[in-house]
Amino acid sequence: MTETGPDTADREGPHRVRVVGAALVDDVRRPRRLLAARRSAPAALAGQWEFPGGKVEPGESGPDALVRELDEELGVAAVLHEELPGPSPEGWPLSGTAVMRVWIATTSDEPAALQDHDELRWVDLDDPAAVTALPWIPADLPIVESLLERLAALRTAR
Ligand SMILES: Nc1nc2c([nH]c(=O)n2[C@H]2C[C@H](O)[C@@H](COP(=O)(O)OP(=O)(O)OP(=O)(O)O)O2)c(=O)[nH]1
Repeated sequence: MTETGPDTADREGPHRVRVVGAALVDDVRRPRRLLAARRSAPAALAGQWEFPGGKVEPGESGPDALVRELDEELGVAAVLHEELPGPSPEGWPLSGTAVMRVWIATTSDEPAALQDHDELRWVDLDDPAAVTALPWIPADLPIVESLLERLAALRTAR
């Protein structure tokens, strides 16, 4: 494949893989805990922590994809609140060719590690250093930092 071939266009053009992730919190008005999920697969990502979610399917909106993924992966009916704005309208760059949009979300159901994860952990937002110290997928770290700031603002806003 040459540099101007279709593979390059797929990487750089509008065909980037669209991923959606949820910052599930216990209470959107006064968030105290955030759900982190540890990946069980593929091998390259196993053991790393992430926001539950996944790829947007063709013809699907980001919010619809996220609600579907949270049902499949965690068995919860989620409510999406505000989006955590990324550096571009497509969201946050991930490694390789993917870009992720992230929404702050809540659920009244109890999440279970049904698919893709081997551990779920409600991390305490009173200890942000412990949250960032988790071995997140490296691309998620700027997202976690921004999220912690936004959640701290929500806690003091009302
Ligand atoms: N869900 C999720 N994926 C992330 C995060 N950070 C990050 O780099 N990724 C990457 C990992 C994967 O390469 C990709 C998401 O793919 P996925 O495997 O979760 O998607 P999916 O559930 O739709 O799975 P599949 O149908 O492709 O098997 O984005 C994150 O915080 N959450």
